Amino acid sequence: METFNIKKLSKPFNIEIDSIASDKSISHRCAMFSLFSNETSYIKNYLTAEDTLNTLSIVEQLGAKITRNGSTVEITPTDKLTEPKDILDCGNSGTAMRLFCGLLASIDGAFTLTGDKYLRERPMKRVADPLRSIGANIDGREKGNKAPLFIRGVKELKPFTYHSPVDSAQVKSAMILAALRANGISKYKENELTRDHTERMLTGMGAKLEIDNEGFINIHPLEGHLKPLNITVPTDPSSGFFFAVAAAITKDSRVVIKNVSLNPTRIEAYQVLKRMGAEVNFIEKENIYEPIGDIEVKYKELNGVVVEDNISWLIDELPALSIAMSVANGKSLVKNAKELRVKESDRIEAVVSNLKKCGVTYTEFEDGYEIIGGTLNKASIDSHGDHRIAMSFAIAGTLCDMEINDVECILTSFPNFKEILDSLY
Ligand SMILES: O=C(O)C1=C[C@@H](OP(=O)(O)O)[C@@H](O)[C@H](O)C1
Ligand SMILES: C=C(OP(=O)(O)O)C(=O)O
Repeated sequence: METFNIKKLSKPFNIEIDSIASDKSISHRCAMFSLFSNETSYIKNYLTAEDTLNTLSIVEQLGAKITRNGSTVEITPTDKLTEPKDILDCGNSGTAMRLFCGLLASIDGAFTLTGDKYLRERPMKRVADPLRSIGANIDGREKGNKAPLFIRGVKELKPFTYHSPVDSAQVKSAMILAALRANGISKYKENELTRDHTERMLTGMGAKLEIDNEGFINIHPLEGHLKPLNITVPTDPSSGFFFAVAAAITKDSRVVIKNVSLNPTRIEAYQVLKRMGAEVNFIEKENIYEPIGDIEVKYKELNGVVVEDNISWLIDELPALSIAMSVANGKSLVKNAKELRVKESDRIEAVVSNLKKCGVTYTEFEDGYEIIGGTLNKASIDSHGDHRIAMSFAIAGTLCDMEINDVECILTSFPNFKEILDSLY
């Protein structure tokens, strides 16, 4: 198990970063959605991290021809997806497993989806149940709730009207992918909008998706193929956020995160940092499926904050925000974030147990935590095998030294994280 020994920063930093990891959500979708075309898709800045490379391998196992040169990827689909000769390994990625369930449910063949020990403990019922109700053939451990999952593709899925009890872009995307091959118009609704890359990208490729006046997304089945993708994947705002927090907690520091997605469903954590008192500026430069530009974050003394709305817009950034909350003036509260318990780790438990080691005062709730701001002390951190926990506490180390154990998980989303962190010194 690899360990990072992070040292306290001895001086402020002022840095523009253009090498932060590419967007993970968009990269997964590029690989998968290219299968809906009959022409080659061209993708620049594909995220070359474990999660998204696994997705690319699965797409290859399904018969697509992949040419990769670093982060430039060309994907040429076959006429008909082929039944793979082996299991499909999603590694650590919930996004891959859940979206592939929807994509494969109506493909002729047998498919086994599995993953690492963390993914095999995450709930899959949320996609398996609604997919089964429209005719999909999906089973797995614990009555079909846990991977390995076994799918036997059916000829036709029924169109559906589904109001999801869980606000999840992965569930929404799985159902949209299934609906593209149903035999009529399907309708999907969520209580609060979750990240909408799937809707934006598929619409851009020519799929017919529209929102009706009751808030249902109406998904029309495909009539033939979609246009191929020609896309440069923007920087991942969730990966950039670690350095936003670093700047916000380090006196006199500034960071600019370049060419990042400014999709409103992805930048809510930056808005929270702004509400806490940091100076945050969004500079929109272009719009390719979604707004893209730079985010500048400058240190200012931080104050406590309540985070209880738009939770799905900042769910992945809550561990990093907990570091900012720990050094802010006064109390901070995170509520309505029960979903944190079913991520790569139980992120509520992982955050508070590590904050406890750092001497931070907190109260744990089923759906969040309260943190009393003060100082962070050096500790030996357990990443729980979760990339976001490892990187969040590595950022805390810039204030007080920190030992972070079991850091290999960082490779799932942000392979050059440590290199960029080292460049702040
Ligand atoms: O669709 C996606 O790309 C993602 C959706 C979110 O998960 P949920 O759908 O479980 O909320 C998020 O936490 C995950 O990192 C990526
Ligand atoms: C939750 C995450 O990803 P996934 O659900 O795809 O494993 C994440 O990257 O924080």
